[in-house]
Amino acid sequence: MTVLNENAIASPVGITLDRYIKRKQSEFPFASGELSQLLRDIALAGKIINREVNRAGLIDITGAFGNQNVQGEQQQKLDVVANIRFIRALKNGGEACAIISEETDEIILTGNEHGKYIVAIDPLDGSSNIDVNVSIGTIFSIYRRVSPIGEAPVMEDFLQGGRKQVAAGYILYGSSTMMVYTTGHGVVGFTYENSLGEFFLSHPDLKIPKQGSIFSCNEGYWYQYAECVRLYLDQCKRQGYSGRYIGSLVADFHRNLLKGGIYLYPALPTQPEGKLRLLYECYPLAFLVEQAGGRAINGSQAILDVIPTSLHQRSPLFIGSDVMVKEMERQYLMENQFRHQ
Ligand SMILES: O=P(O)(O)OC[C@H]1O[C@](O)(COP(=O)(O)O)[C@@H](O)[C@@H]1O
Ligand SMILES: [Mg+2]
Ligand SMILES: [Mg+2]
Repeated sequence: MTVLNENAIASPVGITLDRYIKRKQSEFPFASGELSQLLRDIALAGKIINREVNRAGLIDITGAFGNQNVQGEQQQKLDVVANIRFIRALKNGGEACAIISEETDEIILTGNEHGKYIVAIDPLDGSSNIDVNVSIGTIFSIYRRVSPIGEAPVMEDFLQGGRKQVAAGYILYGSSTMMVYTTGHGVVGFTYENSLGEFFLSHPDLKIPKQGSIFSCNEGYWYQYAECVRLYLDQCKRQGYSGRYIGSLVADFHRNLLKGGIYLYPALPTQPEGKLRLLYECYPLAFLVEQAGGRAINGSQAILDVIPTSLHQRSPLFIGSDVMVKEMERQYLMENQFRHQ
């Protein structure tokens, strides 16, 4: 008699993102179902962008778009496509009343004035890796609006500060596509099953190791780094740590989240405020890392405590394993304390 070995049947285990969100809805802030729906809309946008990323080389959406974004950076065609896809999904979804995006100067009004949520997105992170088939991602951050429902959203809706985020996460288009998010109750990760078109729970409770042995930064800037950053990196090297830098923040962050490590993008003389954007790169990843037991600072201050003053504000970022970030912080404070004496 043939015995059917259930383990030999290749099928995704676990539960779908949809079902998971439904089960957890009572834990969500305000728990009325709208945030659940918004997360599902974001997952849908992620599936669509995943499809575009996968076939980009076949349908002529690789390469430069020819415009600069608000940051003065060259937009890639796929940046523009991802931006359009994301905004469209959120407009159709109805839960977000306004969006800010790396690719658009001004606040984007969705027309859903009764929507209770505000979304900040980096539709495609890691632009320099788009054309070379290396992991890229989408980063998102969600707030509950402070302006009255039914009226036009205002700037203050976006400048609430990192601690006011109600959810944040990313979608990584890597060797597999994953959605990782937090609603303030730990961090969960879902892996996309292409043939079924569903995200399945694969990482139910992500915790970053307290200590790691990976440092991730662009060492091409070595001679521009502040002394404390060079001292810290020297220390990492003397301890035999590995240098790993993909050049896509989402992918570098994801690896360090799973394995332990530190990601550094300090201020440079050429970029005195740092390169990364506070609202849609630093805040969401800082929320995730704190929920996973790690730490994120701008040098002297927790990223989530930095007070925002403008939509596309930049910030230095040191993020990852608690012990590593604290050591970097110690060196930073020592250098800056002496400078002020
Ligand atoms: O090329 P650099 O200076 O090392 O910068 C890399 C960093 O810039 C970014 O690409 C910025 O993001 P965008 O691609 O969304 O502009 C990060 O993903 C990455 O960590
Ligand atoms: Mg980015
Ligand atoms: Mg981007």
